[in-house]
Amino acid sequence: MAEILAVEVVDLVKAYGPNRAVNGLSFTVPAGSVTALLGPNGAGKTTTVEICEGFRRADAGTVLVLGRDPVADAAALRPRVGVMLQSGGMYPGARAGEMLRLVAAHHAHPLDPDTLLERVGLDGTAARTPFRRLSGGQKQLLSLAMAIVGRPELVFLDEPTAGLDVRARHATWDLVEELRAAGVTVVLTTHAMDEAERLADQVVIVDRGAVVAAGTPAELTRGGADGELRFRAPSGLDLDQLLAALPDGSRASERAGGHYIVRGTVDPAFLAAVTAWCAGNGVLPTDLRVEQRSLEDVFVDLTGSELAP
Ligand SMILES: Nc1ncnc2c1ncn2[C@@H]1O[C@H](COP(=O)(O)OP(=O)(O)OP(=O)(O)O)[C@@H](O)[C@H]1O
Repeated sequence: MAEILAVEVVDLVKAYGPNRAVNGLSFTVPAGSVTALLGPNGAGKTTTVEICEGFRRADAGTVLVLGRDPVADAAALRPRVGVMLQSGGMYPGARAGEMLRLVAAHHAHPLDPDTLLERVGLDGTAARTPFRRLSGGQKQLLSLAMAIVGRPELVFLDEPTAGLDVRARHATWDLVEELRAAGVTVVLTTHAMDEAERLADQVVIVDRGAVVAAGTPAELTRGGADGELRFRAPSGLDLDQLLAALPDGSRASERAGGHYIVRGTVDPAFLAAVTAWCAGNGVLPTDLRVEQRSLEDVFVDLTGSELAP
């Protein structure tokens, strides 16, 4: 059976003057999944999401959200799609609780606003605080609550945890996991590797306006000469001889004090070959550790940039 797509973006282009912020970007989001758009600052993530939300028009390419055009079919999509903005869309003088109740009142079967406020830690005083006086983190949590109070089928979350403290971050992650468990499709943007790794079924790495890789976190970190094995042993092992016992493309080095690093496609056979070579040479490796490539390593390889903190 064909996979049902909640979002389909094909060859999307959006330029601001001479700057092609989005430059031929394509990805799909299966219904019911959590997809993370991951990329360095200025990669085009927000622009892409805002086009999907119907807030900006594409210069070229096609975007389908729940099978519809986000601009032409905006009215039909509004009750079905939740949107968490990086900023804006609020009445500065309105209280947090009032804002959420107002949004809930526009939906046919909303979640209970008071319960939701409690879930995101905005009950009590915070609920009675005018929006402009909320802290940055509280504003974000309110914006998240407003995005999901209408029980949408699809939610766009633009950097939902940027600037949040650990507790609020975990509360947000729990909510996203609950949304997924309820069958809601979630598209989020993030710089945070651990967030993408923990939440996303699919990670789309975006750089300079285009997709440079996409897949599950496991698919992205698999493959290639991409792991390392570390151990300690007496100094002066014959590493050329060790490499001769390993697949082509493997590398080995010794750091001060008999710390060895062997890089290659680290699979069970690779580990067995290293330990067999050690056994054959009367070497007992200690502190033997296998380190697989992290999503962060993949990201740095592909984009040449470190992630923003
Ligand atoms: N309204 C605008 N006018 C002009 N340039 C813009 C506008 N909005 C975004 N840009 C530019 O488009 C590029 C992509 O920006 P965008 O906000 O989509 O990136 P991003 O990946 O979301 O970045 P970040 O992670 O920093 O939020 C940047 O170079 C940005 O300066």
